[in-house]
Amino acid sequence: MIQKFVIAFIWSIGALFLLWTLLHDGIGLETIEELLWFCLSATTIVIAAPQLNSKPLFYGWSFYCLGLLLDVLDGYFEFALVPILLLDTSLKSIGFILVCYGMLLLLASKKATIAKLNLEIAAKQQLEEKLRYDAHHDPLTKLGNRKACFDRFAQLSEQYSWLYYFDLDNFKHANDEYGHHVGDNVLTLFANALTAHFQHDTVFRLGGDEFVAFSNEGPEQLTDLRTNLTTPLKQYQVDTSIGATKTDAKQAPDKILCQADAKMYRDKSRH
Ligand SMILES: Nc1nc2c(ncn2[C@@H]2O[C@H](COP(=O)(O)OP(=O)(O)OP(=O)(O)O)[C@@H](O)[C@H]2O)c(=O)[nH]1
Repeated sequence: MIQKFVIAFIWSIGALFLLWTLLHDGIGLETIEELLWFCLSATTIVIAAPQLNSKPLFYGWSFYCLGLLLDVLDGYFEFALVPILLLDTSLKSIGFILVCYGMLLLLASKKATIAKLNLEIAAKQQLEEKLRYDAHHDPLTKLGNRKACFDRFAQLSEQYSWLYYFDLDNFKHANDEYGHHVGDNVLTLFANALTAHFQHDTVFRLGGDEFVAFSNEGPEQLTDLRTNLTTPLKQYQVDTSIGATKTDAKQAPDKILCQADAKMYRDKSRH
């Protein structure tokens, strides 16, 4: 409301000056042009003022308007008023410098805001990455977890022709006899043995002491594989049972896992 009132006031004053110009000879077109620039510039600052939260920009713009007003006035006074003559150019120049300075400050503050936003985006991306990693990995062994295994099952079944299912033997005893931390260490040692033998991204911990791995190597040398994987676990009297089954990308993961699990149980009864 106040804004509209001020704008109306500016243009009324402008209209009065224009009327004066038309009624009195001797005032040139140049003054009318200056009057127009003053009215336009003053109107713009009145409209923009509520959004301007930069003081240099506001004062610079105001000084510039004041300079324009003095420009107008010196065309209407027949005798040269020294302060007006001196001030109009100076005010316009000071206004211009202040506007430039205000713009510079504004750009600098925007730059800082953009840098801060970039940091926040990077932190958010890192957090998302960590959440994604946590959702697909076992925190103890760092292997892919059950979800990761099921997510990649079809793709790995196309790439590899065998699925191996491992379940540790006597693991509960190791836990009870040596403590949970040693049990954790046994799981980590076994996971490391698996990733040393198979490719890291084909090995998963399904949960507890159960693991799976995809491979193109057939189960002909199962005894050697068992010896290779369990050598680091011998000190804790832990062994592993193994079930191997052919992969089939067209079958549901549960079905293939069930087959491998059944073979693993057959192997467990070897003792
Ligand atoms: N230390 C440790 N123990 C675990 C973890 N997850 C499961 N367990 C334990 O692993 C044990 C698995 O028990 P069982 O499947 O009977 O183990 P087992 O003695 O090898 O018996 P079989 O599998 O029948 O040969 C349980 O006692 C669980 O509490 C783990 O992350 N860390």
